[in-house]
Amino acid sequence: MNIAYIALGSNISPRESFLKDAISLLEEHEDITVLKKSAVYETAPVGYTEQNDFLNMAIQVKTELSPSLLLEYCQGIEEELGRKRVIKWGPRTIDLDILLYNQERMETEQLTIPHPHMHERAFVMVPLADVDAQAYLPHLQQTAGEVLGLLPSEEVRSMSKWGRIQ
Ligand SMILES: Nc1ncnc2c1ncn2[C@@H]1O[C@H](COP(=O)(O)OP(=O)(O)OP(=O)(O)O)[C@@H](O)[C@H]1O
Ligand SMILES: Nc1nc2c(c(=O)[nH]1)N=C(CO)CN2
Repeated sequence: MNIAYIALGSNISPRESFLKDAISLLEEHEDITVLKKSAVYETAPVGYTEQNDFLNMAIQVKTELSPSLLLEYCQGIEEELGRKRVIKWGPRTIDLDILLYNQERMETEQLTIPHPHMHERAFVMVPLADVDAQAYLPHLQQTAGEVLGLLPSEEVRSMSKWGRIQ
């Protein structure tokens, strides 16, 4: 049994449905169980800023899939939900990023775990700490709660709680 954390983001309408549908598709896989879901947050776009606000959340899953099979399944969901890669960091129906997989560290051409940018992004760290403040980032030797505490407070305060997905 493996524990992984996945970040979800959407900024193309209907954002909430894309999050819901992605979670349903994850739950459909017999080797994935969604254990916990964070609240959903509305967040200003980071990076490429000329785009709509995102809904972001994070989930904790239990899985029998390897990291690469989990990534493949997540990419299949992105495809099924109509994600088009047009602009780097641009608008998307759904984005699924694997943040953590057990305490493992790996780097291949397709997959870096822990996710290389996670600790810099309030839109990732706030939902992750909500799901599990004790989640451990092995590359930083800190918990999600500790890493969140190091992010600029204006950025963290700008995240507004939008609701929950049942
Ligand atoms: N931990 C990871 N989770 C998801 N994808 C990853 C991860 N590590 C590497 N990748 C690779 O990143 C590639 C680009 O992913 P994607 O298009 O979702 O990037 P992005 O969401 O626009 O940017 P970012 O990676 O900065 O969040 C994917 O094809 C995948 O192979
Ligand atoms: N607020 C917010 N900004 C982003 C997001 C995201 O999910 N939320 N994803 C990006 C590329 O992964 C780039 N910028």
